[in-house]
Amino acid sequence: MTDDPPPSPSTGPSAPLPVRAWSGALFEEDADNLWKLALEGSGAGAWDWNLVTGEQIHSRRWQEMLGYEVGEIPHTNQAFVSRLHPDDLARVTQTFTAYLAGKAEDYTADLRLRCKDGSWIWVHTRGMVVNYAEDGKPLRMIGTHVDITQRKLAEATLHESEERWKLALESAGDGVWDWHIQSGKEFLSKRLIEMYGFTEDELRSHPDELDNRTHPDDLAQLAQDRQAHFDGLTPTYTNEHRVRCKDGSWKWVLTRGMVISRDAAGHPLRMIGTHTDITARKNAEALVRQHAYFDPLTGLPNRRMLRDRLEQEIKRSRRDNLQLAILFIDLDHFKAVNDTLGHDNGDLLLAEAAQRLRQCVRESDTVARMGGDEFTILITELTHTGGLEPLLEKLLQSMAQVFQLGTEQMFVSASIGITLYPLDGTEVETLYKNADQALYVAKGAGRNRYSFFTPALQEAALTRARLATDLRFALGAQQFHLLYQPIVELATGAVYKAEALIRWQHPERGVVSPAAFIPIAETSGLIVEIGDWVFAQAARQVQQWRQSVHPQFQISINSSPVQFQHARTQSETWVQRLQTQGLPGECLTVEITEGVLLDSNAGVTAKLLEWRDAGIQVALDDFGTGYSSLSYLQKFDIDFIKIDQSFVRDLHAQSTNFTLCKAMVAMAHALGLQVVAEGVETAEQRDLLLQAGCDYAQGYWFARPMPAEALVDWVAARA
Ligand SMILES: Nc1nc2c(ncn2[C@@H]2O[C@@H]3COP(=O)(O)O[C@H]4[C@@H](O)[C@H](n5cnc6c(=O)[nH]c(N)nc65)O[C@@H]4COP(=O)(O)O[C@H]3[C@H]2O)c(=O)[nH]1
Repeated sequence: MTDDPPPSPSTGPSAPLPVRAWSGALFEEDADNLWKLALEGSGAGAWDWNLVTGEQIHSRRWQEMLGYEVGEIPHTNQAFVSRLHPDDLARVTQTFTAYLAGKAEDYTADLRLRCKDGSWIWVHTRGMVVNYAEDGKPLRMIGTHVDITQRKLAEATLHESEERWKLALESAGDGVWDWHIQSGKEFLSKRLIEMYGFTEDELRSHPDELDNRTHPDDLAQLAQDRQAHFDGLTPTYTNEHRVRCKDGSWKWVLTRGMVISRDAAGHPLRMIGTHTDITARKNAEALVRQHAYFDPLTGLPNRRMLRDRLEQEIKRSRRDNLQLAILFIDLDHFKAVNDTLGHDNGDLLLAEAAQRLRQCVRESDTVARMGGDEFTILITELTHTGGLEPLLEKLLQSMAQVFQLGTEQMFVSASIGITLYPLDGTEVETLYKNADQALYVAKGAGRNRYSFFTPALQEAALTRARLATDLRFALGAQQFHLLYQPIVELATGAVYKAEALIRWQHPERGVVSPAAFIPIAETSGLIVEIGDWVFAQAARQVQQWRQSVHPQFQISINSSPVQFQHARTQSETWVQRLQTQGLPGECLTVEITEGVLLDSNAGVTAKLLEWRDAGIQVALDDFGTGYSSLSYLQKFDIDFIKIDQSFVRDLHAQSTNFTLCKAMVAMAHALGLQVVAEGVETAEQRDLLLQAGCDYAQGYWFARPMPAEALVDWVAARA
């Protein structure tokens, strides 16, 4: 490389090659060294260097590469060194020295040489020592020069364009990675490194740096997506995953990449891609998902999420031959909590109830809130359904515990309807319907209990469905009529009140009891029309009886809570209709149930006030069976309470029922209300009620409900 004798190699290539000592002959003249000619013929430039004297012969091609005529360049190593680009000198010297020192197998270097016209060409030189002295000192080196200017230019252009697009990607906020798959190197751009809170010197150029920081839950999908692209199944590689930042937090990134070179066998060699920070989007998505799939009040899955889970569980249970239980749960009398303690306390109770339900079941089971006070539990992986009872008992007990709501204490209970997959059904809709029917039965049976779906329930539900269809035509077909049960004034035996009770003369089924069809009419909304019809009939009847039986005759009509919710049930209409008929409000009593008051809203209160102003009286039916709150009696203008039949049935002088009846009467009288007892079937019951101070009574002992014509005679016969 220099004019000084080159340093002795500490270890030279072990076996001397069979080449003569330096000949000093020009390539084209050296007939003994045919290889020189061969090299020249290959299109590469060649050199032959005497390491002892520094003489160096350059082939014709070598000289022409630099734009010289043959013979213009002196045959010295110095002629080469003086044309070497100053920026390459140190590197080439180092490579050469390393070779001679035995640290490299061969001497190769890319270097720039100055041409005759002052321009630079890139040359790839490769050489080797071909002759050593006895003491191992290198004597002669030969080598080639290949013009690689075009390749270098292309590389520079590529590098430049790579730099340009990397820069462009980075300026768009993305981090860039460049993975040289076979060498196992991955270059990470500054922006990418900083994206995760690191500085450039903190991350190595290795794929592990990112892979090791990828969230374990995301690794499998990432590997799958990457492999799909490697295998040519996808035109680009995209994947969303989480990467752990330096501070331990997780960042969601969208990575997009592409293999940009493959080997002859199609194996990927290099892949380039980006990381886009999508944490904000993912957080927004999570928030939306939370709202779409979870109930904000309790944090439980909502109806939609439950459906998804149930569909998944059905598939899994079908595959693994397992059973599922679906529990529909309703809180009993929850409305009363909202009404008496306010909605904030109602919310507290729901949240607490949700927590209690969750605590009763396994982690793998789903507790969902369907809305209001309705919850659903999905019990999975049931091996035998017989084992459900302890859980059901636990749920009921847990719900029946006192709820501490701030300073207030509240008791509610729960009703549960259960259906089983696949025993009762295999479709979501069927299972929901079954659980609903079972819940209906549990509630109907007195609440605070559970009920399993049975085919009989299905049968009953079918009958209900058929009745619902028939009911639509019943009014138009004049299939309804009213019976009247006299209400007797206990102290005097006088009769100037009667309760109107509806009957449905079904063309095939005969007389259908109101207990069977009123709930159906309520569900379908038909109760509103039916209620109006009852009102009209009763109003016409009372008008007659005020003339023929008693001038103060009064008829009680039953009303359903649904009539109060319905916009068409305008109190003015009834009041106005009475006025049109010239009837005072006092001729009617409307019997309401506690449910109306429990669900009360401004509309209910307004209607009750309207009736009071018009003189229509209000009786609270089935008193003693429900919530029986004194506050209701005070809050709303109630005229009568009707003691439920269940208290009258076992009425004896020593019975608790007698004590209760006396208490109810005393309480009602204290509030200025009158009392009607229902279901009086014996003289003893009548006497005890009289003794208790009860004002009125009705029941089979006096008379069964009867047609209007019969009532006139019945009253006349008593007189
Ligand atoms: N065991 C026994 N039962 C007696 C005795 N005295 C009367 N009853 C029955 O007890 C029920 C009293 O009516 P309710 O409690 O208002 O209960 C009524 C009421 O809630 C509802 N209902 C009847 N008519 C109408 C109506 O026009 N509209 C609405 N919304 N509901 C009605 O259907 C329920 C059942 O009516 P009904 O079958 O007519 O049954 C009536 C009546 O026939 C007795 O001494 N012993």
